[in-house]
Amino acid sequence: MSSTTDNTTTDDDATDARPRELLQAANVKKHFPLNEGLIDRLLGDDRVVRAVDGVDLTVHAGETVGIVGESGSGKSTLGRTLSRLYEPTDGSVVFDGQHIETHSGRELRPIRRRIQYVFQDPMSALNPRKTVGQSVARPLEVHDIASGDEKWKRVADLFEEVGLGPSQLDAYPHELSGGQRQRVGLCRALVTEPDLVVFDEPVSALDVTLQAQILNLINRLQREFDLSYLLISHNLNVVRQVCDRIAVMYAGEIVERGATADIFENPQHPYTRSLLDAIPQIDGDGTRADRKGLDGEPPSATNPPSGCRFHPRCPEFIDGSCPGQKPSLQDVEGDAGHEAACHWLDRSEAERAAHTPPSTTEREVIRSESADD
Ligand SMILES: Nc1ncnc2c1ncn2[C@@H]1O[C@H](COP(=O)(O)OP(=O)(O)OP(=O)(O)O)[C@@H](O)[C@H]1O
Repeated sequence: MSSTTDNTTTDDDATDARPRELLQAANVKKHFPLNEGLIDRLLGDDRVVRAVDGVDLTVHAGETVGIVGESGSGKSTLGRTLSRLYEPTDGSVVFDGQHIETHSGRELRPIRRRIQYVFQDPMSALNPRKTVGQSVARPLEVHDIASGDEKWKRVADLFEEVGLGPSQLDAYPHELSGGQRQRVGLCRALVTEPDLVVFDEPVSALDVTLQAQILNLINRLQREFDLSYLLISHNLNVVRQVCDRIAVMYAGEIVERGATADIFENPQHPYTRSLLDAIPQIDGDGTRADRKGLDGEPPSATNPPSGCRFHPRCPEFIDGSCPGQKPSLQDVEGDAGHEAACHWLDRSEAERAAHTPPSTTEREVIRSESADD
């Protein structure tokens, strides 16, 4: 976690001490055609998968922002769109003061160097027929950064930095363990001296001991190389360890965001609370305690529920407003920079106390009605 970042800094809080905004996304959407076949197009099937559907997000210089949410909530698509591996369908992406949402070809080259994406499976970014040293060195040639001895010196220094030995420069990806490959993935991302690194589930394929080692390494590298991070994970324990701020995604939208401590200690959105309730806990006797997960399945990304997209699964469902109106992100009183999109934020204490949450059967009915829409 960045030692220089003020966790309480908000997007609206303009002070001189405020860190520089490195990346700003406004109303970013990424929709995929549901069917790309010629016949579907001829039949006029123009339905889309709303993978990311109107996201605003800022990453300040030196901070780590976490994106969490269930599988299919749009985390990876958001990360790829903000790093311009995907072109957004709509919205703006400003990187270091420059609009990059419509950049292509030559214009994107310097951006590719400055924003790096680390995939969950580092093998996917490594050529199985090249040694890992060659794969890490390649971006130095592509971006005309270094060649010859200088190139190999940079690669060897980075290997040492992440705890890999010189002999591993000549190894092929399949000869390395999962942890070593993830370290090579880090070298490949850092070799171009980027400003922003997007990590997509960086440790989910590793066992718990290795996870801790890689997360410590990621933290140390951030301080040493003055990096900003966007970290995508479905594992809240991981984001808690490394992130300054967290954005919670549900069905392509951000439903809550704030400083890490505020999200964990004062969650406002029922979805966030359900995610936190589902974190596996270790009991006093060392056994794993079963936690309550979320009811129901994530909604269709093609035809998301009306109003609040979480309403069919929400334990706090309020008839009328939840399916009827989309809640917008609003400030959570008392927590700087903490926002949530939930109709409950508009309700008084008395209304909250008088509310009877829907029963399990009623929630099943709400879900089936929403699926029929
Ligand atoms: N290239 C694509 N074409 C069509 N649909 C896609 C594509 N990529 C993602 N999607 C869909 O977009 C939605 C969001 O997917 P995404 O992978 O971004 O979610 P995620 O939160 O990262 O999930 P996971 O944790 O499982 O990776 C899903 O419904 C997914 O099926």
